[in-house]
Amino acid sequence: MPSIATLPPGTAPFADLPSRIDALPWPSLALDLDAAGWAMIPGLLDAREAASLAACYDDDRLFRSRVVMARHNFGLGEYKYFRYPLPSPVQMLRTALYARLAPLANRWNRLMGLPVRYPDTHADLQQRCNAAGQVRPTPLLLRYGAGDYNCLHQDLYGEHVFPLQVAILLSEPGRDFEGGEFVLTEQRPRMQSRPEVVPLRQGDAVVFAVNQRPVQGARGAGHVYRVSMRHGVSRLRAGHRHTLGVIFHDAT
Ligand SMILES: O=C(O)CCC(=O)C(=O)O
Ligand SMILES: [Fe+2]
Repeated sequence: MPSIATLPPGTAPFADLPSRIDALPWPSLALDLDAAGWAMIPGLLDAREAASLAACYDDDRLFRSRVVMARHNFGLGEYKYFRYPLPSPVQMLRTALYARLAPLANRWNRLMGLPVRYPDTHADLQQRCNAAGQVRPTPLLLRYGAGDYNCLHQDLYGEHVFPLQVAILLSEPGRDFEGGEFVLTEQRPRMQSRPEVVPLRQGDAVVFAVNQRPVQGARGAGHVYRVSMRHGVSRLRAGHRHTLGVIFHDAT
């Protein structure tokens, strides 16, 4: 993967994003996802790209709706869903990441004994969503201030669910905000939930299971069970934090 530091000066932000995504170490990301249900992609965006996406939050022409989390008991803070057509960096991220994650999603479904298989391209997934009335875009920007948090949840928006999603931290912990950690919990059958914190920095992405993931049982090969995952954000103690959420299925 060409590191950001080696790009020629003046390279336009996001210009080589699809090739950067293709060059990621996908086999090792798949191993992380299999082992833990999440994988981190350090430095998917550089600081300039992350900051420019965060700055989009105030441009209401880019969004179809705004959600104030407290009104729904989702937490404190707010987010906005992009409208179609998505800004090109968001569209590139969605398309290029999907192409790499679809084979993994299909493998997970095979392991879990689930019959659904996902098409190779995001355009085809979108067609499937549209046919079921899921026509509204789900990629979103989130904004948190001091005291804000995001309750543990799952981003399910209809019958069709692509089982992996991506979140990219657009702000820098320690500089822009304190607290506000990305948290995942895993609910194993007949066991209490296990929490994990993903130590994201600005521009880092986390790929994670939307609802369920396969876990190899201890009792012999072949026995796979499903664990249920949720994600959220711990309370910010200071500052401001922005995130880009890339969800692949659309909403009713
Ligand atoms: O702000 C975060 O890190 C969490 C965002 C989130 O819930 C999502 O992208 O679905
Ligand atoms: Fe979410």
